Amino acid sequence: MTATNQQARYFALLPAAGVGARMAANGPKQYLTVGGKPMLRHAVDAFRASALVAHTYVVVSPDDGVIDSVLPPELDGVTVLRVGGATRMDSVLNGLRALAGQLAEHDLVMVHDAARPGLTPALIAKLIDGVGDDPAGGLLALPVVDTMKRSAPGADGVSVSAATVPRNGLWSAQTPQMFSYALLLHALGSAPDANAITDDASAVEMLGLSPRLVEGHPRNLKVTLPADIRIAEMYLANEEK
Ligand SMILES: Nc1ccn([C@@H]2O[C@H](COP(=O)(O)OP(=O)(O)OP(=O)(O)O)[C@@H](O)[C@H]2O)c(=O)n1
Ligand SMILES: C[C@](O)(CO)[C@H](O)COP(=O)(O)O
Repeated sequence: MTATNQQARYFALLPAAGVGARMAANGPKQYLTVGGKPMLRHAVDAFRASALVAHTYVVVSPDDGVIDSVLPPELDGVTVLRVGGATRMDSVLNGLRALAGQLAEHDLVMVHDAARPGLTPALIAKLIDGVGDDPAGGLLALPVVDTMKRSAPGADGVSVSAATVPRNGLWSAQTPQMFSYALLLHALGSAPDANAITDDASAVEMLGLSPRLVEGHPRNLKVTLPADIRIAEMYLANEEK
């Protein structure tokens, strides 16, 4: 279906071209078996199960030799884009650019970490409902519940608390982060410093927009460190509606 001025459609874009250095596994963490299947398959299947999502795109490294066994070419509702880049932002931007002419400017793109296997169709629907037609877009996030400390180097190389950061108003960003195709392409394409862009919303904020914060769920954690796998599997064993 070509890009026309039809009603906005919803698409998923999953950056899955990382190496998982902090996981220190013997391969990229998105392919580790979590909850009985490769990690990235959980989020892909959540988008495929959502009646609101038109299609899912997964961005992997050009030399990825695993994806075809995890997402076989005949799997419906999903397309693999072999355009992963050096950073998460590069992978997302390359994926968006690869979709030129297939998505309309007003189509909504939900960027979701392949490393967040706990996503559910209900959370997808909650984000879509929470953002509505806000042109600034929005993201799933959780209000911070712990006290935040800003560290400083102490004696003997230890970290010490230099200050307590006021907790009120602090949220921990999750994904999906949802924006119109045109806005996200422009925001990431014009970001002044790729290293300052650790999530998609920060690029949109640099344009002066304020994306909506929609409360997510702890099950939607990003699997980053080895200890995160058991936590993710606990949630995956208990599908929340
Ligand atoms: N060059 C990159 C880096 C990351 N990602 C993706 O962005 C998501 C979030 O990134 P992160 O959790 O940091 O994954 P890694 O970069 O693989 O982990 P690490 O930083 O520990 O290497 C992951 O799904 C990862 O695959 C990507 O598509 N391209
Ligand atoms: C996008 C993100 O998951 C929001 O919290 C986070 O910024 C990704 O960071 P990472 O270092 O690329 O895992």
